[in-house]
Amino acid sequence: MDLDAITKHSALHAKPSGLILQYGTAGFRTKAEHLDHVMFRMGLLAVLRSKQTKSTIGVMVTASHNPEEDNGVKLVDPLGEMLAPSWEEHATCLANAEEQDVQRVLLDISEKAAVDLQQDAFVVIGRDTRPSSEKLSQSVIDGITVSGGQFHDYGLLTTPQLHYMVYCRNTQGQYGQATTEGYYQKLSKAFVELTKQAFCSGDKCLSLKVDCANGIGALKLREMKNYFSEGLSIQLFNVGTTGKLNHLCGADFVKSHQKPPQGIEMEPNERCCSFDGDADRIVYYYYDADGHFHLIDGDKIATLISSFLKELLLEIGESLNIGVVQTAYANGSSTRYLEEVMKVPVYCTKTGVKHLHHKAQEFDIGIYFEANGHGTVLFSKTAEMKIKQLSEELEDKKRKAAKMLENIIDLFNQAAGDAISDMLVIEAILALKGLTVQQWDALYTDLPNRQLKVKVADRQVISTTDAERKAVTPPGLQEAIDNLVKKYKLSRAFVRPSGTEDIVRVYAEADSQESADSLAHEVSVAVFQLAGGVGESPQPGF
Ligand SMILES: CC(=O)N[C@H]1[C@@H](OP(=O)(O)O)O[C@H](CO)[C@@H](O)[C@@H]1O
Ligand SMILES: [Mg+2]
Repeated sequence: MDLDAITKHSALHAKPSGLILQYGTAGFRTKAEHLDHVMFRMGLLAVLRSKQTKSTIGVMVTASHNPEEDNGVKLVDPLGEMLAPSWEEHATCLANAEEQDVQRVLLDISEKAAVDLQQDAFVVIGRDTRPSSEKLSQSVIDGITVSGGQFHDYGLLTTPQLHYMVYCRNTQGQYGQATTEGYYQKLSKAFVELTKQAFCSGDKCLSLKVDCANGIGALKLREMKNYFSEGLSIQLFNVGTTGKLNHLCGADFVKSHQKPPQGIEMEPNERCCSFDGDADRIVYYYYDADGHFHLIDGDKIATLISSFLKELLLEIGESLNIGVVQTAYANGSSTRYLEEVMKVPVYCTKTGVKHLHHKAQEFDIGIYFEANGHGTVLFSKTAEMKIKQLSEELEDKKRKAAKMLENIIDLFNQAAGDAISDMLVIEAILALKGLTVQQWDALYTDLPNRQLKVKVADRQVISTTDAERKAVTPPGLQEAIDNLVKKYKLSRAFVRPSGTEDIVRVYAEADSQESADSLAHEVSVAVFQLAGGVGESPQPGF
């Protein structure tokens, strides 16, 4: 490493004085104008991580569902996973180092993490459609080149596509070709194979309306559409030509407001879905004949997928162990349905996909989804091999089921939750099972729920345990929540400091929307009073 050159370039990417940032749940995120130095430094860090793991590392420039003016960056580890926790700390140290300390911090990290500085480094880069993303990704490239690393810039990509590229490159193409072409081909081939039976049995073509959040999903889905000559007809909305990224549209807007996005024309009972700004989340929804809006979130997606996979396993007579991983935000009805009706074991982890992903790796088939629509399914090597073997050995209906499983393995992006891949899986399952969106929705009824945000002086005064379902500090808060919950039927509530925003999140569910709203409000007031609320005390009504 040419430390003098690094110091020289570092000065060209000056850190705004006093700015402290934390590598959080989804990397660094803040206003785009404050991120140039972070990008440059993450280029430097990606080179060190690549040298240390002797693998290709990914850098994605995106702020997902956040406003267009924001941006962010995260590193992708060798198997397409989120950056290891110890390196998150290194990232935070490097991002916050004063100009003159950058050299020292780099050497410190190299020493602590036993990085062989003679090793080659290779980094791949992707970015979303934000106006600031191109310039910021150039700063990442500056960091990579000045520290002697090699790179490939994929340019515009969805976040899960970048995870996929990293995974492919580090498994010598075994997982697929590390190009967008390779990604489209792998997924569309699996989809066409999987749905062949549904369509040749006389069913018509699937048709779906997609709200692309005015983001990268629109570009990539449009490219991918060419790979389906028949079978799936997709109409794209909010493609970014006029609207602003994530503004009044996209998966996060639909989930948190529980209403349809602007800019989409919906007929009653028509199946629609929304991606978020970097296309790693998806939610479905429809209007019923009475004009009521129905949201089908990540919990219902996990349920549909679990029931399909369980049926196929039953058909082939193989007892691979399935586990469903959720967070505390999963609707209580979904957990009950999975455990009691479907008899599938359910596990709860902390918020943030890295926690769910990690837990899901413990099973032959690990299905994980956050309620907001971020998730995928992981298949162990043993499961993949068994299924492949059975698809060759078995006959007739059993063979067909094993073949379906083989194709569904290929259709999932096992590197990361992926709106495009999940959408294709869902469309295939609905076609194969002959289910309408209403029938899917009717699997169980969500408990009414409400999420609120409370502003406090220091959100870290709240610490939690039991996968964030219980507050340990400040004293008295959990007791207050317990007492409030007792006042309502079928109720549950919890609070936790957000990992991506400077707020405390409050979640409540109960037997009616009125009760859920009122419980959420009362818990917000308790947080405000006991955890140092700032500004005006929370007001009832939404
Ligand atoms: C309640 C909720 O939806 N939280 C989101 C949000 O995390 P917070 O730590 O709650 O701010 O952003 C994360 C990153 O995108 C996502 O993984 C998570 O599910
Ligand atoms: Mg996202």
